[in-house]
Amino acid sequence: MEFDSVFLYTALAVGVLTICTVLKRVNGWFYSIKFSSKEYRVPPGDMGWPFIGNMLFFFRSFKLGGDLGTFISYFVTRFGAGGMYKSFMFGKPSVIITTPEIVRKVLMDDDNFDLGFPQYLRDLLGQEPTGGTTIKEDKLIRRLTAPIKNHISLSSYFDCIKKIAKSSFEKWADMGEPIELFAEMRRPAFDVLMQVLIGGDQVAPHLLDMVFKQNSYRFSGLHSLPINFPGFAYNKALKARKEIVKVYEEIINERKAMIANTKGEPRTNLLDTMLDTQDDGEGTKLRDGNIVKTLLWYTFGGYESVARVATKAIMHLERNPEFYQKAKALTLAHIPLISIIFAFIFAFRCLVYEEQEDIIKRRSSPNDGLNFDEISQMKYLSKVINETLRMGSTETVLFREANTTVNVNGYSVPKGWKFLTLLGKFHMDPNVYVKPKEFNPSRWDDLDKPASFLPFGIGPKMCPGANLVRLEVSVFLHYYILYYRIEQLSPKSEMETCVARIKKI
Ligand code: HEM
Repeated sequence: MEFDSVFLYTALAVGVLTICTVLKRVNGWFYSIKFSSKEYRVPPGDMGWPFIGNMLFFFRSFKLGGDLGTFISYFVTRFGAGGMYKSFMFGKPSVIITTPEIVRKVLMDDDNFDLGFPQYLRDLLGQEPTGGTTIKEDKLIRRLTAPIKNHISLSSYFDCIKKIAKSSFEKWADMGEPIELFAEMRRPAFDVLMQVLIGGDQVAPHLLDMVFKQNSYRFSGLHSLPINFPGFAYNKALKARKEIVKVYEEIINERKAMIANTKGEPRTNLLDTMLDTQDDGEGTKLRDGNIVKTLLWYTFGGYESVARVATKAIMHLERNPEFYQKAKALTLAHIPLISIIFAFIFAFRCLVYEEQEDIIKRRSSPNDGLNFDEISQMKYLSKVINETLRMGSTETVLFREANTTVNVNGYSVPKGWKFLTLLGKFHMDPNVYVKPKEFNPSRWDDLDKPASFLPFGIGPKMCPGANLVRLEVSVFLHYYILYYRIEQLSPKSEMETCVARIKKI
């Protein structure tokens, strides 16, 4: 009897193991047979389980290290350091790319690769107009929204950013109550975006409030399972997107009348610029649906990310107290010997505060406020921002999809396969960033734009808001560093859930 049960359990275990082993390989066999023709040569790798591929492993790796280190090193250790690994991710056969040279090649190639977001994400991000977007329309949109990248346009938004940053800190300090820093920071970042995107000051406040509220459901949907069924966050997010579309359509209709009456006048926001040139005179007409789609994309990418970087930069500075607390004591102490010793020990830490003080000292009148040219003098602050971007984008995945059979690095990858770039692989590389998990802005003294530092991507689809982000975050940090401090209620909480009191100093 005893022998029977041992036999039974052993047989069961062997059976389960065999089924698992077969199942684990079945996806790989399926795709090997499907793409066995000589036309293709896919890189080595592991296609994971049927249907879910490597997604469980991918999410587990997120939980473990937050930088996908385990996930990537599995492929590199098992399949060599070639830099391209086949996998099955987000419901599609995919290639994970891990060397900067290959990533750059793929991201710069707009002819052979489309944006490869999974469909459930694409539905959240935008809404394709009937008939889709033609290549010409896409190019026209990029041309019309390009001003957001340039110096002159950015300078025209500067006063608005300053006003919003100053009044936000004043409001939070006056409240005296603890606030959820990241959640609060989202509103001023949203207000800046609205000004740039649609001329927020010309829009009824209740419409802006509506977009802000509905968009927060859109973000919740991003972090939930894509189940489009009433009661689920994803379903609510899709409904929220529809509500935002209605608001934008209303604003577009109102604005069209204004545009018609002010032909030839300079346009100061992206919506007016797009409406002004709906017909480029060379055969390309930008339909309203495409303008709405563009607004939806910008609304998704253009403020929550900024608020996150501003919050994290503040938290990094606070959690490295020697960073500028001592710097402040140092500048106030004015004791030469101590200053010399401290300056030696805390040289890089002093820089962030001193730099801001120096900027004020150089002003011709003490009543002068921050001006646009001073931003380019904030060299150390820009390293703080780089370091925050580096540490904050470790979870970012850039998606592309081959729109034809593509030849990359000696491989021939079939049309429809996704190409995934995991920024964590680059931004946490100890060969480039010594002790990568440490916040150390001074590392940027010796780093001259590493080829693998891509927080905003690269190529034609690179983030158009990159310069705006740097400007906006610099203005916020300028006011914070000089005039405010935070008192954290639970100093060990996650940065994004930190509750703190803002104090004026
Ligand atoms: C810290 C803040 C931000 C980060 C880290 C960030 C990062 C990125 C990244 C990595 C991409 C994808 C590039 C690719 O797929 O190759 C992207 C795309 C995009 N971003 Fe940002 N972004 C930020 C802020 C902004 C802001 C402020 C705006 C708008 C004002 C913006 C608008 C967009 C748009 C419209 C796209 C899509 C571009 C396209 O497909 O052509 N982003 N961003």
